[in-house]
This record gives sequence, C-alpha cells and structure tokens, in this order.
Amino acid sequence: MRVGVLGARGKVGSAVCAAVRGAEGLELVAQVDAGDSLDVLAEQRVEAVVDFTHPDVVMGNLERCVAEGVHAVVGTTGFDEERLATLRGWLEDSPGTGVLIAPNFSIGAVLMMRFAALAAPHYESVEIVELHHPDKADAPSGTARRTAELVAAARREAGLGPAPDATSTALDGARGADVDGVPVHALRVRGLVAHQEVVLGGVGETLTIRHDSLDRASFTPGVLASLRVIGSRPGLTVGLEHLLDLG
Ligand SMILES: NC(=O)C1=CN([C@@H]2O[C@H](COP(=O)(O)OP(=O)(O)OC[C@H]3O[C@@H](n4cnc5c(N)ncnc54)[C@H](OP(=O)(O)O)[C@@H]3O)[C@@H](O)[C@H]2O)C=CC1
Ligand SMILES: O=C(O)C1=N[C@H](C(=O)O)C[C@H](O)C1
Repeated sequence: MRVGVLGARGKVGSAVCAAVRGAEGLELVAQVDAGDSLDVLAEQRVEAVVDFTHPDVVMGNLERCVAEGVHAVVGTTGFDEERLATLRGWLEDSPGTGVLIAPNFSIGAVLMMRFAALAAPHYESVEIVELHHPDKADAPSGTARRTAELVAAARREAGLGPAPDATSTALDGARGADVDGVPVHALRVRGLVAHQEVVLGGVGETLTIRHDSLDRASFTPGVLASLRVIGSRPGLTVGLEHLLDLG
C-alpha cells in the first residue's frame, strides 16, 4: 500500500514515517507538513494517508482525501458529533473509501478506556485526570473526552445519577471541565508525554486506572494495524477497539 503521512515533521508524524518505512507491505511515498500541497496525493498515487496534524486543519485534509478516494487513518484530535456527521456525508459520496479515527492508538489507552467503562457502574464517584506535555494543542485530550463519554454511557445504562458533589463555592476551573457529567482535569507539564488516570470511588475504597505513554512509539503499532485494514473498511470507523478482539 502506498502511504502518505500528513504532519510528517511533527512529534507523532515523524515516528509514524519511521514505522511505515520499516513495515512490510507499506511504502512511504509522501510526507506532507504545514504549507505543503496536497497535490502530492495524486502525483504519488497515494492509497492511504495517516493524519497527525492539528484539530484546525484535519477536516480540510479529510475533505480532500475522501474526494480523491484516498483512505485515511486519523490520530488528530478535535472530533465532535458535528464533525463526524460531516465526514459521514462526504463518505456517502465516495463509496469504498475508509476513514478510521482513533482518539488514541496505544493498546494500553484502549484497554484503560474499556476498563473504566467496565468499572463505572460499580462506583458512586468518577473523575478523570489527563496529564500531557505542554505543547499539546487541545485540552482536555481527545482520550479524556472519549473516556468520559464511555463512562457516562455506562453510568446511564446502570441507572446511576450524577456523582455526588456538595461544592457550593469554587474558584473557576477548580472542579475541572464537565464532559457528559464527568469532571475532567488537564495538566500540562514539561517532561510528560501522554498519561491518564480514571479515579473511581465508593464507600471505603477507590480504584485508580492509569495509563502512561512514555514514548510516541506506543502509537505506531496501532497506526500500522489500521493501515493494513483500512482498505477493506469503507465508511467511518471511530476507535481502535473495533480492530481488536477485546472479548
Ligand atoms: N490518536 C492518538 O493516538 C494520538 C493523537 N495525537 C494528536 O495528533 C495531533 C498531532 O500531535 P503532535 O504530533 O504531538 O503535534 P505536532 O505539533 O508535533 O505535529 C503536528 C504537525 O502537523 C503539521 N501541520 C500543521 N498543519 C498542517 C497541514 N495543514 N498539513 C500537514 N501538516 C500540518 C505541523 O506543522 P507546524 O508545527 O509548522 O504547524 C506539525 O509538524 C494532535 O491533535 C494530537 O492530540 C497525538 C498523539 C497520539
Ligand atoms: O497530543 C498528544 O500528545 C496526544 N493526543 C491524543 C489525545 O488528545 O488524547 C492522544 C494522546 O493522549 C497523546
């Protein structure tokens, strides 16, 4: 498969370029970064792109890729329901083209999200703390948003109400951002890569589920696995879990 990487000079994009170069059956034929033309997609007969760019530009990239029938594996964050609906519309006009968007391509993060959803119905309280490097464009992280949505859905399904919180006065931001009723706290600290804790609590006990990406190499196996199947998954797939057998 002929692969192009968008965001090729970025922190994750450069790791993906190295991984694609070393992967059997994949050929890195285009490296695109800010200011470069997407004409290279047609010129180099790119079959699939990997996008790790910026939430502000990813939709423009995907509109062009889908219009040209180029499959896309997307790690860039910033997808809400409105963006996903727009993307589904574009894909309807380009049958056979596949787009996979994953808030997190590391296996541990996917498992952390699954474990958090599994635990959620059993605890009264739940909060999420995500910790990242200070050059990150968005807050909270895409992973934290997705985790909060999964936890909230699991709580709703179990008939649980809002987690108790008797705070009657607080400094703005002290209780984090409210994502689907789940407080999410974002730390930006030099030296960190990508980390998250889901803290659950009930009477007399807490459960903390923590995941750490210590190196951006943690994202590349999931990206390569996605590239290998994207050609046979037309339409939109959201989440790496759909490619894994998690039981
Ligand atoms: N799903 C996952 O597993 C992961 C997702 N991410 C997400 O991926 C995205 C990128 O993260 P990261 O690599 O750390 O960020 P970086 O800023 O290091 O890399 C982004 C790169 O994209 C470039 N770029 C900007 N605009 C365009 C454009 N229109 N076309 C092509 N390239 C462009 C940037 O150039 P310039 O700097 O000149 O603007 C930069 O080189 C973020 O949204 C992040 O949250 C990150 C890690 C894992
Ligand atoms: O910007 C990052 O670094 C990361 N972004 C993704 C997110 O927002 O969840 C994935 C991971 O947390 C690293």
